[in-house]
Amino acid sequence: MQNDITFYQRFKSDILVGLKVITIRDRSESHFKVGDKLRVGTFETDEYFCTIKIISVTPITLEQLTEEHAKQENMTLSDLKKVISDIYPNENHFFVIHFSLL
Ligand SMILES: CC(=O)Nc1cc[nH]c(=O)n1
Repeated sequence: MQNDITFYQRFKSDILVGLKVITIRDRSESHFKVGDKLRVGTFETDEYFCTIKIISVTPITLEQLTEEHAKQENMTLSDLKKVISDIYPNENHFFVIHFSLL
């Protein structure tokens, strides 16, 4: 069966133990709806590793990211801003996708 969303392998362990409960994506991955159940795979190999349920999808800019978002990503705020800027160069409009592990 196909996966619905992928995460870099380096995030997998944090997701599986509940330390990472949000993901910040651009508009191309903002179509998920509250209650959707998504199969999750690794970006590198598309190997399935868990299923998540969408709690909320909220628009945000890079400047609006807070310490709370960083905590939900299990990172410092400066690391989070760098990670997002590295993944999405020249983009400022994002969506915070809050999820729970099923
Ligand atoms: C594959 C991929 O884009 N992964 C991302 C992007 C942003 N946040 C995140 O947690 N994972």
